[in-house]
Amino acid sequence: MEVNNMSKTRVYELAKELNLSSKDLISKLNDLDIKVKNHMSTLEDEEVELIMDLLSDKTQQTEEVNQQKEEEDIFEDNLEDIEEERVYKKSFKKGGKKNKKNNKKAVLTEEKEEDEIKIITIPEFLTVKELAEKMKVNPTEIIKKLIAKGIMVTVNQQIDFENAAKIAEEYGFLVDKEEVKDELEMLLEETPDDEKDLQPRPPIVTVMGHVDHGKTSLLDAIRNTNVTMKEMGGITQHIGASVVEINDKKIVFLDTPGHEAFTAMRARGASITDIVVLVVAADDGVMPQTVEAINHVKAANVPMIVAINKIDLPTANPDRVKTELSELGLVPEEWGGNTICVPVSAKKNIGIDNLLEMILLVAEMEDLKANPNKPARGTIIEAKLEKGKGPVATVIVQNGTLQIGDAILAGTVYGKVRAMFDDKGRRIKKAGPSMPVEVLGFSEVPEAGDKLIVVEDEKKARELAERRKELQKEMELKRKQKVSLEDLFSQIQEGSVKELNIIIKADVQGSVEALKKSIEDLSNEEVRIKVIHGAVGAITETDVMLASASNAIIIGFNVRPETNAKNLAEKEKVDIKLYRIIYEAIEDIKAAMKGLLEPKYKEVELGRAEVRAVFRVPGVGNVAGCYVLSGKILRNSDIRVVRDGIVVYEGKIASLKRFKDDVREVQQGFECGIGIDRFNDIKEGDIIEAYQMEEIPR
Ligand SMILES: Nc1nc2c(ncn2[C@@H]2O[C@H](COP(=O)(O)OP(=O)(O)OP(=O)(O)O)[C@@H](O)[C@H]2O)c(=O)[nH]1
Repeated sequence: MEVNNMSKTRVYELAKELNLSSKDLISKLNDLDIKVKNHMSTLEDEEVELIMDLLSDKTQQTEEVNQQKEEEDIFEDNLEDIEEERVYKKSFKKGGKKNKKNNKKAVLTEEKEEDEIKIITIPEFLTVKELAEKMKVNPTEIIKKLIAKGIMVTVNQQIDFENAAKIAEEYGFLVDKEEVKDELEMLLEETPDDEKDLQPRPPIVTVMGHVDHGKTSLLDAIRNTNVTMKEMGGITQHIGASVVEINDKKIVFLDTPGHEAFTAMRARGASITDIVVLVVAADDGVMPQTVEAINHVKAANVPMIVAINKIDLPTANPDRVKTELSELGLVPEEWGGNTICVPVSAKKNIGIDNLLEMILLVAEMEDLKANPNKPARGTIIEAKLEKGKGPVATVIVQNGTLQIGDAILAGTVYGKVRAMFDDKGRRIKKAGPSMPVEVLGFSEVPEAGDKLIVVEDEKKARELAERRKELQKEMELKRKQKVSLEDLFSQIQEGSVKELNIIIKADVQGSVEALKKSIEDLSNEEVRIKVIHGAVGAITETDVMLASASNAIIIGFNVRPETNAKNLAEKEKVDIKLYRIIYEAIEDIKAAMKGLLEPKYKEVELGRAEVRAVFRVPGVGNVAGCYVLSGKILRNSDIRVVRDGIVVYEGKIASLKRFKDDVREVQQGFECGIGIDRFNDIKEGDIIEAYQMEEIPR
């Protein structure tokens, strides 16, 4: 899902701009099949443009009708004014200093005087005096207003954007934030290529599938086919990606199979895969990780080809695979759908060429192109420190051509290309679009997922790298929170959330289905709720990565996040909500959509202990011999018992002992005996989580 942060136009605003009543505008919009509820509904930029185009078309037509000419002139002028206004707004957004031209027609100037849209652009910080000048008001008035808000300032002191915006809005201004675009950002923004400069480029392919279905074998078979054909006995050097050639056309395969890597890269904004090959073993069929992979691919909106592998086996049943795929909405082409399925055997080398041809076919349909005649841009897919070589990184060139001697910048690391090697370990001087190359010459080891750009010289590269380091520190401080239930309503209101993506993890499939159905049914005109992935089991790092890449909320039902997943969620600012009752999950989402969710309590984890032995104590029941893994366990804390990521019990501690003594708490690194109130089914390997509910001040 794309989260749209652009400014939104409401129906009544547009109606005002177009000199129409909201009702008229709504009916015109409905004619265009643009569904709007009322005058407060927001419109997409494209929709605004569409209606504007339509109205200006109409204007031209009716212009021919003489008796209406005068009227229409005014209308058209009005549109021109609005267009100017938009250009003006845009130019402001771009940081341009173009002044707004005066309204041409006096008649309109007068008419519009009253409700003219006043726009003001405010930087992150400015002094009261500067704000006053921008609005052409007396600074003391502003100071009074600020004091009323509890902000004591003098005329030469700075206030921040938020406060300045509030004041400006009180004066009836529409506020735009001044975008400070520095050199770095401008460099990062790729100038679009001219169609005539574009040339076809090879597709970049990732192989995914369930464990043991043959991803690695397939990649090996693909590489070997090519090696035997082209350079007998050639040994492929591992650089993270390999290039194969068929019918004189190249295909690039990323060597790390699996959707974890795929989604981790995507969460970092590095979507390099053009096509996914989904491997499904013909003897085993669609398995949980197959489904997971499919959901990851769907969320990324990347075309997919299914390789039905192991067809050499007597137990192979390709039709069953196709049926199972169809049930997931992936109907094979031969059955009238549009999923390409290719039967292969990685082991017996059957169907590999056919698969490669299909990849080329899909690539052709995708019209993959790049401009080889400009400085390179790419993505780091692997990087390490190598003895004798220093930092070494594999880069996939995505546009332009990378050459020896180029000054490069990747994340906070800079350098100069000293040497390059292709996937077969051959020294090369340049690498064009889609090509993977091993690059030597970085100052430090860059991070996988970092974007690489070529800049004018090494000095500039170093400067920019240093500037980035500073920016990164700042960014970390105010890293953007992803969507969360708590602020869902305000995000909907702002128009920044139109589609709420949800990932469901539950203890049993029945709950996944039930939740999915009830949650999706909550969709309304403002937000569409979409469950992008649902599965049984604990919340894993992969789930969090998917949530981060797709701006989704994770809902856990009777399951817990794995420790790593929890840490990652904190880092990635992914909202995880855990429930024990389906109804509560539904009610929470419902309330969140209406802005009625009041987070009254939040859970604070105290500690986690692992059950290492279970003792039967006559008259008492089972007591768990535990080791405190983290934090501490308190005698009076609430606890839950987690088994393989599934919550099996929630309750209280009945007894907490160190050796024979009752204690109030046990710290991390110590052993203890825990008896659980009304729960006897404790097992070795269970995790006891101790927590407290803390009230959140409103
Ligand atoms: N009969 C037969 N066996 C195959 C074929 N492809 C792979 N295998 C076998 O299936 C097993 C798993 O293959 P891998 O290539 O390791 O599968 P993978 O999907 O990469 O597995 P992970 O990396 O563990 O996720 C191995 O024992 C392979 O020899 C095939 O086409 N036919």
